[in-house]
Amino acid sequence: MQRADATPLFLLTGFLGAGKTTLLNRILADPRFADSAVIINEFGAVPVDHDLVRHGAQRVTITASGCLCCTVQGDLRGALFALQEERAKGRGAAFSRVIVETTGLADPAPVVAGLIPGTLPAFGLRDHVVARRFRLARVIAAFDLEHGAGPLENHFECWKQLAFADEIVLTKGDRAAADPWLAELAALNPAAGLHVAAEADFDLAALLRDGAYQAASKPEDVAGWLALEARATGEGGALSASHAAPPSPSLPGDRHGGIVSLSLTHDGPLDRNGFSAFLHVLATGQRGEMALLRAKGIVAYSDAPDRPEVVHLVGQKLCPALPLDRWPSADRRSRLVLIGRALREEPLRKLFAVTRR
Ligand SMILES: Nc1nc2c(ncn2[C@@H]2O[C@H](COP(=O)(O)OP(=O)(O)OP(=O)(O)O)[C@@H](O)[C@H]2O)c(=O)[nH]1
Repeated sequence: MQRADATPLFLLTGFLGAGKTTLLNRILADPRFADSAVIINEFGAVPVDHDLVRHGAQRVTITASGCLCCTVQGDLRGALFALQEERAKGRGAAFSRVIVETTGLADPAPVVAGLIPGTLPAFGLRDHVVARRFRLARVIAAFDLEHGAGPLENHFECWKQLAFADEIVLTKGDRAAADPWLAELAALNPAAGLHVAAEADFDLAALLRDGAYQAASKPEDVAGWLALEARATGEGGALSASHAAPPSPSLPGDRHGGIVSLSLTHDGPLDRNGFSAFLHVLATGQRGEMALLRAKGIVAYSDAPDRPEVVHLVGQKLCPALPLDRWPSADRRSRLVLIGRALREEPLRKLFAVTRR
């Protein structure tokens, strides 16, 4: 039985590069939401997302463990339990809400199912404590106005993320108009609130209103997807638990259609021109089966080894690099995570090697 004072949990989802971390940083920079604990789902052999979140009194990172939707029984409940344990012992900063950022490929169904009481069973004391102490309040989905058409046409996860949402935040309104999308998103999920992040009246408080997630108000498919998760778990976890602990940074093919991640690292700085050429090849050199969906990383160049830059590729579009005035953590490796289909590891590693100095 859930406690009346259960801590509200906000699930922040949205397709690869849609602007989840940017939105999260905006939330955490707002003093009204400083008392937030954050769980970031990261996959890939090297941590990157962790260093891209720049504020927050408290933070928990799930690293290198695969996508949240594939490991929800373990990782999310485990992370929430750890938060609760720390709180019970009076350790760490106090928090009155939890924000969970999923990967861009996360299927929201198992994640939501794992957080709604009575949908997936508790598998022990840990799950029981989590179910009593945390309450799924709202699902917030970021939708990229600039690149939205591709994900919507090609990736079912994108549809599902939007269908489960209570609030849809239309991002990159400074680069593309929202109007052409409003009717389509309203048809997809009529009950969701639509917010354009670039507009002056956009208020984060509207996203983070307390509440209790109501699957019944969502498009009819949502109930079916949740029922499927419950059935699969009851039948031995065929969907959720079959790849509960992915042994490699590759995402499980059955949920993610063969999309994999590839991590590239170098202990020292890179050659600026060489790396720029490498990014150009990534953005333009998609051949045959290979399709790069996302790249992100932190790299330093030999002409400024102490001032790294954050680099992003969304689809085939290179975003402006964000210079940092120092390394965000003790990890000073130049590192890049690539996410895509049929990534050709050996040629990519060889090409990356050319960027080293
Ligand atoms: N121009 C513009 N760029 C944005 C906006 N929101 C995000 N971006 C850029 O889009 C890129 C991806 O943004 P992120 O916030 O990292 O996206 P994400 O959804 O967390 O990406 P994943 O790592 O795939 O989960 C970055 O270069 C951001 O600076 C926006 O509103 N306007």
